[in-house]
Amino acid sequence: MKKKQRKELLKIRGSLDRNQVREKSKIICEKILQFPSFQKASTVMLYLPFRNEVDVMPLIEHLWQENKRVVIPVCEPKNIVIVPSELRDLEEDLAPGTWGILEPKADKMRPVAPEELDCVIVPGVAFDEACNRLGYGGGYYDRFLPRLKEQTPKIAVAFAMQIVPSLDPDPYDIPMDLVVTEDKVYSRP
Ligand SMILES: Nc1nc2c(c(=O)[nH]1)N(C=O)[C@@H](CNc1ccc(C(=O)N[C@@H](CCC(=O)O)C(=O)O)cc1)CN2
Ligand SMILES: Nc1ncnc2c1ncn2[C@@H]1O[C@H](COP(=O)(O)OP(=O)(O)OP(=O)(O)O)[C@@H](O)[C@H]1O
Repeated sequence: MKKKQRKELLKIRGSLDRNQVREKSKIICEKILQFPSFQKASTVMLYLPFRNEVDVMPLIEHLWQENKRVVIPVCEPKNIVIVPSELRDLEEDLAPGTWGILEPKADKMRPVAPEELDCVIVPGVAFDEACNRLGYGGGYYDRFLPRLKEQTPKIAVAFAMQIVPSLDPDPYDIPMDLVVTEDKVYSRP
């Protein structure tokens, strides 16, 4: 069920061209910059976009300009955990890792405890209007999100085409606080 939905949604998202991804991503980032929960945060976890994910690079640049800490998820496939690591320099710190997603080189790992994160921007394959999330199926975020402080906002970003009528969440699925698309912002009911 999840598998089929994932494949279908990835295909739909894959149909966007570069310009569409860039234009829609720009609108999404502009919305996020207005959120008090984002503005107040001094340590923010985002992700380095791959395939046709929402491009959040403008947010990374913005955070650095404000002297805030940018943290990215690093996968440890061996034990299916995400290690949050502070990113300081796009050129110096990174190299392609698992699945071709950029990751810090070994000597550029700067682990940050999940409790230190003030805001987390979450990627995903599909979301529903109740802010449930479908990921790539690795279970990485499902295991990571419960380690955040309860009050840390989880803000998902997606294109409008990634919103489905309903996902049937598993007991371990943690809903997002907000899902932001180029057309609309959904809040957790
Ligand atoms: N940009 C970005 N970084 C991220 C994530 C993400 O969703 N986006 N993650 C979010 O978790 C973690 C990486 N998780 C991933 C898990 C699976 C696949 C993947 O490509 N899986 C295969 C199928 C694997 C299988 O056999 O089940 C595929 O889709 O082809 C990619 C990333 C951490 N970093
Ligand atoms: N909190 C958890 N503890 C233990 N196992 C989990 C947990 N969350 C998910 N899993 C397992 O991980 C696998 C993937 O889960 P699921 O299909 O929900 O991933 P996803 O949310 O799509 O992916 P991701 O979180 O990586 O983006 C499933 O086999 C599930 O049983």
